[in-house]
Amino acid sequence: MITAKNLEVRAGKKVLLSIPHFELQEGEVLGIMGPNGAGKSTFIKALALLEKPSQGTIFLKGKDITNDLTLDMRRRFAVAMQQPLLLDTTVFQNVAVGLKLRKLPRQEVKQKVAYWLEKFQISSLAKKHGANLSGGEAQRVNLARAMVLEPEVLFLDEPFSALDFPTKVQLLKDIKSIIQQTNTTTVFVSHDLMELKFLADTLAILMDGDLKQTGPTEEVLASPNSSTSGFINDWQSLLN
Ligand SMILES: Nc1ncnc2c1ncn2[C@@H]1O[C@H](COP(=O)(O)OP(=O)(O)OP(=O)(O)O)[C@@H](O)[C@H]1O
Repeated sequence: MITAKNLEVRAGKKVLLSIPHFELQEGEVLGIMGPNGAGKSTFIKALALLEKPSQGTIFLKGKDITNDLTLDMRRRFAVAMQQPLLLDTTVFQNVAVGLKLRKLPRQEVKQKVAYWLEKFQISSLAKKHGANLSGGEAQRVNLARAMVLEPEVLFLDEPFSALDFPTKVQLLKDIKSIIQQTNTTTVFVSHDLMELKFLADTLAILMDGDLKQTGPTEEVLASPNSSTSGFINDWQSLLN
């Protein structure tokens, strides 16, 4: 689905990201884990075309999209961050806004929004104001707003990290089932190995701006390499 070659992102002289090769398969759910400041958010922003790389090429289904900053291209991706940043309006309007910008007929907007509110079990909140939601409700609205656009790739940057445990567990189960049902290719950044084990088919360990190990989640966790073993074993020691 996405291939990146010699991807480099700099801020001035500082290299934030330097990834020689990256591939994401269609339908894959990739988890990205790594220490603070490793470049995870920078990587997601570069792949989602929200941050222009200083070097390298990004391909979507074989087509070079590195410099394609058109709305049409950006609309093929959806990004949900840790902080939902909802608009100052109702839940319904928050989920509808992207469809309205795409000038979909009113009836279609209504149907699609109703469908996704139902999927995320927030239909009863439709008329509630975005500012009056709990953290878990707001994140459900955020995810519904992303999924209503039927993205080809969904990027999730720590969407569950601010939620309490029961809220997180329920939302993880719901998003997993939605991703599976829709076969949505997903890149998911998290600091939480439990979340990653539950959601991600494949795991990439990003450290110092580079992918140090990538593979099926259970394999990476069972056989960390010399670069990742310290980081992974620290995590495993807490869970075992
Ligand atoms: N615009 C910028 N200018 C300069 N440095 C930046 C910029 N954006 C990010 N950085 C630096 O780049 C590095 C990677 O940041 P990034 O936010 O991608 O890391 P991260 O792995 O997502 O971190 P965290 O786990 O803390 O969210 C950090 O050292 C950060 O301070």
